[in-house]
Amino acid sequence: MQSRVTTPRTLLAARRQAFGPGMAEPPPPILRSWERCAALGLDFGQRPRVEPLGSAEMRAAFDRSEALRQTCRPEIEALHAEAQATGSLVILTDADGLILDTLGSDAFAGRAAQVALRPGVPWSESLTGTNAIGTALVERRPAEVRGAEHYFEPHRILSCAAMPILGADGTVLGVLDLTGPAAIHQGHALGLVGLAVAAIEHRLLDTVPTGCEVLRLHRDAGLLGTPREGVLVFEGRRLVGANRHGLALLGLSWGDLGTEQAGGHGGDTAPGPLSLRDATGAPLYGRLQGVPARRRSTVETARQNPAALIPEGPILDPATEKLLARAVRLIDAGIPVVVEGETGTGKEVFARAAHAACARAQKPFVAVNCAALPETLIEAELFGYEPGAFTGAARHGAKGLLRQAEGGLLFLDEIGDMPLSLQSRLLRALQEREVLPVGGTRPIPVDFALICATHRDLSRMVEEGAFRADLFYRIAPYRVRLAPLRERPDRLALVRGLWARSDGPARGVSLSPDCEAALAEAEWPGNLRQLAACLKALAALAEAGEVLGPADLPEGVACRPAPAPVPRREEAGRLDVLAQDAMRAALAAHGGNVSRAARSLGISRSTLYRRCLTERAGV
Ligand SMILES: Nc1ncnc2c1ncn2[C@@H]1O[C@H](COP(=O)(O)OP(=O)(O)OP(=O)(O)O)[C@@H](O)[C@H]1O
Repeated sequence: MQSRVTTPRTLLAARRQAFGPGMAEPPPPILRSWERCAALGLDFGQRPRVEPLGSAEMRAAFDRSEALRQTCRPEIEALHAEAQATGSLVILTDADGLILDTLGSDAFAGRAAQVALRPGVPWSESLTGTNAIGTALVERRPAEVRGAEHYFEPHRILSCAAMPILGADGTVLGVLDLTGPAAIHQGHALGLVGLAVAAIEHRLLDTVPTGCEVLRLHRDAGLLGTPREGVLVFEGRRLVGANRHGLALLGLSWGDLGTEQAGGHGGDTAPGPLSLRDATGAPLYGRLQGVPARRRSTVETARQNPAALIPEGPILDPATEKLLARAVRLIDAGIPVVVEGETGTGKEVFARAAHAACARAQKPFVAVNCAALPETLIEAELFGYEPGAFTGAARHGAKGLLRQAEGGLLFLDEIGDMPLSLQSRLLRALQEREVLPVGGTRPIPVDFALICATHRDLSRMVEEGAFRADLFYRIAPYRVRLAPLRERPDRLALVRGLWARSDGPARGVSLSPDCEAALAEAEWPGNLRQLAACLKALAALAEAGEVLGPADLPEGVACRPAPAPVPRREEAGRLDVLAQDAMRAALAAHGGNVSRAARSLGISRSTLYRRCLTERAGV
């Protein structure tokens, strides 16, 4: 083939001739791509020679990519609305750029098909020239290719934004792309695709191989648990998986996978538990998840291990034990239970304990987080769907979570977040004890016990019309309230109990009594989850045999001022001893942070140093 391209300059000149001299010089990634295409001898004036796959090959490619398609479905559905509004298409390809699915504007799909932008056609750079999908694959990074930046002339009608989807080991699994007409400026396309890919990659790290631990990190504690958190997977001390945010936060690259990293997070920054710092030295918040990592955001079936969250069983005070025993009797009698409490108070742990103790213990425990399912998908996820019920549906249909819980216990977490439109369907399913899959005509009988959980005040929601009264009365004949940590009188016992379950004791690491007290007194807005995660991290980051004191506690743990210790009898009344005790207590309560302790006492840092720290150092 005679190439009409020798260098990117030739192509730019040709494009300027066609589109006017005002055409700006393309950004470096496009020039690099043009260079590669030219080196391959592709002729930019011709139609690219791409052959769509035959139906058997296509079926095989679909089967190979079924897991990827399922994983990406929620984000593709969510982008679908955007694609329709902007007259564009959401495109998923496999790791070779073969288009698997397109979803979006029918009108644009027709135009796109004229340039072979449709399922079954490979859009790799070597075949199809510069284009966002192929170029993102070659560069392993997000790519945007607009209009005349495409290598082949016919593609100039397109404006594309694409990002590779990376697995936990850094391998490319596929590409997500948003493509629209070049004439319409798709300003947010790459941003939207980036958010969707971050969510997909984050979800891929929900399921962690047995024997691994997961460290979740962010500079902002409030963003832990979101797709923007950094995730690092360790097998012992070896880093075996990550997402891009996790690597970026610690200044690592995919090449660091397989190397030992523990103790090296953030380089050799200040030692001490949770003194995690990012590559720039900024402090990081983190939480360490045990083995296997828990899948919080969507659905979890714990058929083999009903007590998966707490392998040793939950720590329950006598009052909660009684509540649990009552809940089990109700469940065995076919009566639903609602568990209320702030985040992290152990609602799911309670539900799992109830399942483990009830007559259905050998049958599935299916947990559904109603708040984490996109509204567009929740109906199909819960009730299942028939084959071909909607665009993007799995070929064989889906059973739905209600039916997956058959014989066992369905745990509907964050039931207060269930859209009103679905509440009536759920009520019907509970009353009739049968479900009608989306697109189906024949109801299917179901049998499961039900526990719902919420951090909201359901009765107030009913008064305000935000929750259906009839569903409320159906699901909440018995309500259990789990107290937040700050209200629990057994905080110290909880600290000890949770510490005993960490790796600390096995490695000879212990907590000093002051440290235990500071932990019990600290504020834990994330309740037991936050306390348990903090203890695990303390244990993981301490040296073997270390005794941890209040100064080893993370800065992020905001402490309530600990009550000043009662002065010894012979010293009572001596004002300076009382003052020193108060200073020590404040220091302990603020994890050794002098500025904060001084501020809480209303004295200067220098006074605190002089009166307390110099004495501590033996000066
Ligand atoms: N009784 C308990 N014993 C030991 N650990 C507990 C207990 N309750 C909670 N935890 C710890 O707290 C974590 C969070 O518990 P759980 O997921 O049940 O909270 P939740 O109230 O359902 O939270 P959310 O409202 O955010 O879903 C558990 O993974 C466990 O580490």
